[in-house]
Amino acid sequence: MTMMYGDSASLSLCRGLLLVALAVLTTRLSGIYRYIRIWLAIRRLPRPPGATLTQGHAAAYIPSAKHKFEEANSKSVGTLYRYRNYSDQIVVVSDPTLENEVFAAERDGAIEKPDQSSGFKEREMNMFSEKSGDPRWKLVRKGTAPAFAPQNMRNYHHRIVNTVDRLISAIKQKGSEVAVNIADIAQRESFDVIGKVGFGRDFAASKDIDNPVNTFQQLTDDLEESTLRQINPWRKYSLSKGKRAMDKNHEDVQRIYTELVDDCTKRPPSDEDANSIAGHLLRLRDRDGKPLSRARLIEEFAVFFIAGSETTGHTVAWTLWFLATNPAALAKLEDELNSNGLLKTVQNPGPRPFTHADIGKLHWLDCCIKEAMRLQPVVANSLRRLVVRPVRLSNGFVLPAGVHVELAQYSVMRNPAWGWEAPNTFKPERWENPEEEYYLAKHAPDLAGQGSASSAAPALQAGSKARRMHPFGQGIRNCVGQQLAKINIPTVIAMFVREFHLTLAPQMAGKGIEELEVLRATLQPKDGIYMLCKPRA
Ligand code: HEM
Repeated sequence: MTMMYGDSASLSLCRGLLLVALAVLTTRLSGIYRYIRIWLAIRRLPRPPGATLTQGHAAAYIPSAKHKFEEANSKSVGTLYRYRNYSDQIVVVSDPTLENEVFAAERDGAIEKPDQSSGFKEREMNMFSEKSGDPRWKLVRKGTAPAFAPQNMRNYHHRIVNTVDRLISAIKQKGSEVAVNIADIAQRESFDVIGKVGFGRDFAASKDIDNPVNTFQQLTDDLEESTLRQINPWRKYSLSKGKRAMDKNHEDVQRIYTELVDDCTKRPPSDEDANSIAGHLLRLRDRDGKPLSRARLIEEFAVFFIAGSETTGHTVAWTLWFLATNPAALAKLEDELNSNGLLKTVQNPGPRPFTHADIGKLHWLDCCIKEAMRLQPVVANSLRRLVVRPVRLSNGFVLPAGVHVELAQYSVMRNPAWGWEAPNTFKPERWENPEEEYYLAKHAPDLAGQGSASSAAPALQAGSKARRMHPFGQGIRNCVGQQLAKINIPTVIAMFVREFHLTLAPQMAGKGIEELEVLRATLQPKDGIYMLCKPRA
């Protein structure tokens, strides 16, 4: 009897193990089948050298300079090429016409956001990570867009001015002989602006500019760690001290967001803040009348905070660096401010306050910011997408379902193939011509010999225009917060230049942009940008 029980128990165990083994095998086989199917479809595309069996091309580039790897490939390998990151097969698109078609296919649902793990414990999705087909993405996108409406931006503009004024006072207190890290200053400003304009809260990062313990630094480190884990999926298992510190930082960051959400829920935004990002997020209701869950709110708060501050702050820093290293452009900006009564001079020691209406008047400033965003787009990491239905491009190539696509905007905005004159030179005057935004498509659609299984991306005809300048992305997933960035960036720069003679500090002498930059979650200054800020009058 005992033997019989033993036999049947072993038999059940064997059956169980067999079933598990079969399940694992089936998953593996379907993964292998998908890998081969995609490889067969894209194998004719050129690819860069340097791949290894296990890591693919992840071994061939430094993550902190990946934009340069892509830029070099787009010139030497092709403007449509493939590469492999571990087991991900990726097609890189750096032709504005084809990019345009991919964005159009995204609108039609053939291209989606990929599943991107944060690299930390799995958590809720947010507006940035959610698929466009998901009703919650539509709910949040549509529901928060009014927070960035022009009228609303006008109403909140004085909060930006107040933040910059506070920062200027803090810089003046340091004295004109002390080198100021304007990259750090700019981050503090944009962080406080998101706090004040988006959530009705003042984190006062721009008040105590010497305080090294900054909430924004913790958020930035957390984002960077998440990016590193997306590139290297094994990193989350590391036992290194640095990685453990980042796990701890992540817990702290989650606590900060959780406290902010709970605080905003307990003390709902005042009437004045009803149209803030938080105001809109808290009022959202789905079709069943349900509000966003607490976990979802935490994710949404986090994405707005980080997407809004990182990007804007680094754009300000790069623009100021370009101005300080291009005296003629800076002098022209000073003239523009002066002719609008906005520059502090001996003759005009108390210029009128900077207002929202001034933004539209400062055309040269706009050209300088655009040019800085072309050369140093903070979102320099290619935009990643997943093809869910085959997409036929107008050059005849079919993107197969399952392949990842990367839209390499850094490469597009610097490649002479797309008609940029002196693409690596800071030339704000190019933006005097509004047509500079576009590339005139040369090739007509060539659909010959393509299978009927694919759906054609709405193709551009030869002679039609494709956007080649898109630092805020394109299509349905473009930057929802760009209007805030477009009023914040010119306000900080105009107010700084009106107040200070800005010159590079001696320790910056001779350093070129490639020495200064690092690609983390965004393209940012590596060790700061130091300037001497001498009050004008
Ligand atoms: C210089 C400033 C900024 C730049 C260059 C920038 C750039 C971008 C880009 C390129 C995308 C598209 C990413 C993709 O297609 O995968 C994006 C999306 C997004 N941005 Fe910005 N951004 C800036 C400022 C802001 C601000 C101020 C906010 C909010 C306060 C914001 C919030 C977002 C959000 C929530 C998304 C996701 C939109 C969606 O997927 O529907 N950004 N941004």
